[in-house]
Amino acid sequence: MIKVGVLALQGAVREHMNSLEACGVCAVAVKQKEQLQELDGLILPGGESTAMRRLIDKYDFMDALKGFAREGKPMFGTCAGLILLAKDLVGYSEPHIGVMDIKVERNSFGRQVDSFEADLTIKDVAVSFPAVFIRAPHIVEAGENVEILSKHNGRIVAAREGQFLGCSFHPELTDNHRLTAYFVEMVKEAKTKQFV
Ligand SMILES: NC(=O)CC[C@H](N)C(=O)O
Repeated sequence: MIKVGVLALQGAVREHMNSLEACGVCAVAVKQKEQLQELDGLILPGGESTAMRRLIDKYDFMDALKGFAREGKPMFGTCAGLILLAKDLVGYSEPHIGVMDIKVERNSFGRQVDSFEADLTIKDVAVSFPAVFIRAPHIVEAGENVEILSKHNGRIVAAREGQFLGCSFHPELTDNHRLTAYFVEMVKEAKTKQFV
């Protein structure tokens, strides 16, 4: 059975696990770096990227996360998780994990709209997807191999680059599991390729 982890240092972990289980895969709350070895894919949840980074360093996760990416295993970053994946961050000289060829700006929908919901069209996923944005980042620039999956008011809010998937919003907070299911398909494809 496919096993997908959710980095469980901080943020919306349980909701992602429920969504993965609804997609018929085994969901693992990842609290120790050794657990990554047994996984086929990993979700980096929303929460607060600075706090999450501090915990990644405290529990010595960074090299293991970069190694996971190097092995070609799929990673899905949502909201703060998108910030962790980005190679470039507006206003920062260094990225966090820094594996996806995108430039991301934090808290970029303005303080006056801390959170909102929008119906999005997401390529290959849904024509009307209920997206919950909470102090959300957005993708300012995307490299040539990045496929833009969705925009909201002209801003890129979901994208894929090969094994990496990222979105600005929280797909786990409603009972629409289609974006999680899309990621699960990426994980299944990557796993099949390992054995051919
Ligand atoms: N809901 C979220 O994950 C918000 C992300 C948060 N604004 C950050 O910069 O980390």
